[in-house]
Amino acid sequence: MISSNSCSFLSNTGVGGSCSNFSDVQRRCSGPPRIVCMAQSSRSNDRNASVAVETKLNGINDDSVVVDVNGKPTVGGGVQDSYGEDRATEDHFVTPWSVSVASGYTLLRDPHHNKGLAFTEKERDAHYLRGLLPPTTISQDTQVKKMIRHIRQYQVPLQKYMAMMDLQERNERLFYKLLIDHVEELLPVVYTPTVGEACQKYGSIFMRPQGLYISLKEKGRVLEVLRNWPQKDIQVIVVTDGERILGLGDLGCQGMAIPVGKLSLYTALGGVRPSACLPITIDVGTNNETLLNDELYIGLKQRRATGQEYAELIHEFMTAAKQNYGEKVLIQFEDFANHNAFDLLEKYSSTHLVFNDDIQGTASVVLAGLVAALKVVGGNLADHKFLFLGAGEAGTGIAELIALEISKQTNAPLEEVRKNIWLVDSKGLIVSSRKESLQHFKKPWAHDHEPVKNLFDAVNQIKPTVLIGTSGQGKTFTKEVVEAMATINKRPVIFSLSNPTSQSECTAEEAYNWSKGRAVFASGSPFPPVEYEGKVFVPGQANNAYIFPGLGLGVLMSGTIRVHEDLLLAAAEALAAQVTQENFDKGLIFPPFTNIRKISAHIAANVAAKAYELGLATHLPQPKDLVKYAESCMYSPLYRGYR
Ligand SMILES: NC(=O)C1=CN([C@@H]2O[C@H](COP(=O)(O)OP(=O)(O)OC[C@H]3O[C@@H](n4cnc5c(N)ncnc54)[C@H](OP(=O)(O)O)[C@@H]3O)[C@@H](O)[C@H]2O)C=CC1
Ligand SMILES: CC(=O)C(=O)O
Ligand SMILES: [Mg+2]
Repeated sequence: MISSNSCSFLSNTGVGGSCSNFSDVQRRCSGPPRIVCMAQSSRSNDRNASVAVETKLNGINDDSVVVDVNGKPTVGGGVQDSYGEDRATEDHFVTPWSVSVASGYTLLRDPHHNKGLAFTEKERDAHYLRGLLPPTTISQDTQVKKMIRHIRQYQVPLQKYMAMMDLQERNERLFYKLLIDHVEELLPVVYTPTVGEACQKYGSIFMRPQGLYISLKEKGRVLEVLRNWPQKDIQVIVVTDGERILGLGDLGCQGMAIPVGKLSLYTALGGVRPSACLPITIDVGTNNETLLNDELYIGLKQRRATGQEYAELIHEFMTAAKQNYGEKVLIQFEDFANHNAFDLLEKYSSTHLVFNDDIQGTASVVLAGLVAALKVVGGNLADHKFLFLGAGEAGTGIAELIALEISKQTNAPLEEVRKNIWLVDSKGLIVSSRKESLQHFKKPWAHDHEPVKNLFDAVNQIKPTVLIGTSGQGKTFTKEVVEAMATINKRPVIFSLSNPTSQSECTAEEAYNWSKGRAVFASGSPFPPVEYEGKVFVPGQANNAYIFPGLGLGVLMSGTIRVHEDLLLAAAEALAAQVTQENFDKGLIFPPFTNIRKISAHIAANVAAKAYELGLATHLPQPKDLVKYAESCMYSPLYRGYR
């Protein structure tokens, strides 16, 4: 059987390209075609027919073996239901799909396979590249050196960001090698704070689509949209609706840079292969007037859909994602506004493998930081009193995980433990007299106390040992607030978690100066080291980027089917254990990002171990050495040799 029109192929020499018929394949290949392709037809009279090109597999002498897109043979020409096609109804259209193999000019423009000047002489001959590249050949390491010099020459962070995105579009492996080798330097470029500016200006800097856009226009057709994405074997989706982008508010469709950035960290920091990652922005409109009036705005120019219309689109997406990618696709909710985030997490956590990074990932990273900080400030978690500025996703998410951990450690009921944790929102301290009017996620934190209007008064009345900023409002930890913390505590713990840098509750310099070098400080976006009275303090970065890549890897490698809160505790425990005495000596309560892949492997292993213990893991039997196993599962950005 042979497909009639065009088909793409791979020869046993790895030479590929498009051909119009089988003799063309034979002419261009020195041996029998090695891998065959399956194309799906969407002809109206034959909608569900799959056209399979059959030929011999290398080493498999069976004319009837067909290979699906994942390379798994299906004996006797049976079509694996790789795309959920059999599950789609007759009303669904299917995407005409084929595997293609690039060579020559096309190969140089294929970011997954392009190696630029690192193509060897042999590869240049075998893949029709002669003359398309200048004659010199350089190694990937030299390319990394060249690229980092190139990035460093830009003074403006957004220009560095655009240069990185350009590289990702040109040569994916080089992008990841560069990011991994220079992670401390480049994280602030591809992630917070620069990614915030990229979202704000996404309309002007947008070049090529980097993820899937699902807008209200696609309602009723979401499954089709998912099928348009070229990669089929998706394991992680990061999805946003753009309503609460960092601390920058509603950026609508331009929030796309966030899922793109988060997923590049899944790969660089957690080793999940890039082709398994899918960034998605769900566009239900925006309430941002500036964007609505901007001719360069890339999203739907309408106010946000809410209620049933919103819920239906999200539900269609959640259903289609599971249908298309299976039960074990990990869906990470990112930067939704809190009036949707908590409800979505609750609604889908029993039916899908879902995780909210802002509520759960942030909680896990902060718990890790606090556990590590105890080595500096002393005592157990239960001995401390916590005050938050900001009672939204991050604030209440962290508060809940701290309470859970203390409750487990002390066997005290959660309601009791919560009494040591206080939150301030835009209206002041959350107290019982406000309970009726509070959003549901704030209610557990409404303790008996007289109303307190501002943070300074709350600090003086509650007398916390730990102050955590999750307000999205910059400069709210004023000099008097930090001084009050330093008066109450010998070593005040102060975390300014809001992103990007402009929204940080205080800077590292302010925290160290105003506390006279006594603060144990960490921030959501990075700050440079600070010298205070001859001593250099290196501020840590309390950012969920420490957690989600390792947690995700742990979940994927163990085939875990649900994200349980104990997995968040396991991730926090593993991260805290990675802080060394040398780190503490510099004032750090998080390990540096330089070793993040090793850290992620430990987090993944601890998460997977907990998942096996809870019976949530499905990849059986459990590997003996989970750290080694995690390392062995990690994507390496090194170039592969081509036949
Ligand atoms: N470091 C990290 O890893 C992470 C950092 N973040 C950052 O945390 C910030 C908040 O995110 P998130 O919790 O999701 O946002 P939410 O919108 O869910 O919560 C914000 C909270 O801050 C309160 N708030 C706003 N203004 C003030 C003010 N002037 N004084 C006191 N409280 C105020 C709000 O009060 P009200 O409820 O009354 O409106 C609300 O309770 C963002 O900047 C985000 O970037 C988030 C996740 C991870
Ligand atoms: C870090 C992150 O997830 C946020 O600021 O929203
Ligand atoms: Mg976020």
